[in-house]
Amino acid sequence: MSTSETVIAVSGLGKVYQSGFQALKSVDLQIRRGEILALLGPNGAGKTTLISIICGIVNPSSGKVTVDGYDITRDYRRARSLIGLVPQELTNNLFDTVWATVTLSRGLFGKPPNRAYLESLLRDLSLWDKRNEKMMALSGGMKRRVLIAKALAHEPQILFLDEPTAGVDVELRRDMWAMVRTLRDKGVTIILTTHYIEEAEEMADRIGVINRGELLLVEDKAVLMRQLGKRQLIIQLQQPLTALPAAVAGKTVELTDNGSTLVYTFDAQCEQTGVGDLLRALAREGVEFKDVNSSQSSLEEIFVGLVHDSNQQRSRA
Ligand SMILES: Nc1ncnc2c1ncn2[C@@H]1O[C@H](COP(=O)(O)OP(=O)(O)OP(=O)(O)O)[C@@H](O)[C@H]1O
Repeated sequence: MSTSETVIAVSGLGKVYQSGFQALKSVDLQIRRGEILALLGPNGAGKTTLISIICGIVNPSSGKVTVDGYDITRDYRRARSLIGLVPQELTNNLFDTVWATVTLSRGLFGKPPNRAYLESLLRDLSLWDKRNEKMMALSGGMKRRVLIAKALAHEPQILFLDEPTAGVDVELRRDMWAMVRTLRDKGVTIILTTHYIEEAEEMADRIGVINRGELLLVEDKAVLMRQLGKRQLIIQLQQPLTALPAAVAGKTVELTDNGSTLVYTFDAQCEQTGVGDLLRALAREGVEFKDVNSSQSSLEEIFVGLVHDSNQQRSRA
């Protein structure tokens, strides 16, 4: 399967809510078939608005979205039938049983009944034993599992997960990620929003960062980390220093740990990292090392840096 084929095309998408609040500003985004795309952003960035528009729950104010070629406004039914959405909030009828909830959901999308498929779905989500329980009798975690089953009941090609692991326990979180991987292996395209950067780092093929209604970037996870990641050289000293040695003045070196560690931050992309020069300069000054390690900045640091920069640019404008 080609991973570069676009399955969802978003162009110039804008949203102004009735209150006059502009939640999205001309977003362009191409989602590739079969990928896991993580949308990261702080609270109120516009992540839910973006996915709600693609899923046909919120009307766009401007721009265009197609899902597998179908326009989400003109060909609403066809576009929507390709999508499963696991929303942030519980939306089930509490008086229905688990089984009724999933069969109804499948039927709503015009799919013929398929007991075997729904049974395997409920088994995968550890819900089979609960199939005859009413929704109101389930724990919060179980209700979440039902939301996932409901989203998958019509065998969608694309699955949206809106903050799927916010407030869920470790077990459900693990199950959820296992399920996401299995679905990806079956060719399902997965878009998830999250505040948990570690999750994006672990799961996603590509990462989009949204801030204040703008998509700041979409990039392959590995490329993002390589391009924006700073590396650090951590030098533990034999003897603590009271001040930075003159030979390293003007370099991006800091003295930490009560003077017992020097940290040199450099651009991992650069051909000339300056590591050799730095170590030679220190040696010339008679500074002895106990240990030297290097580390790569985490996605979290990259993300915080990006959002910080974009907020600063805005306040200057
Ligand atoms: N129906 C609405 N009417 C007016 N403003 C809204 C409406 N829904 C969302 N907003 C505003 O739009 C902005 C984006 O909200 P959205 O829910 O898309 O953000 P988010 O990135 O998903 O945030 P979170 O991570 O907190 O879920 C917020 O400032 C929110 O208050």
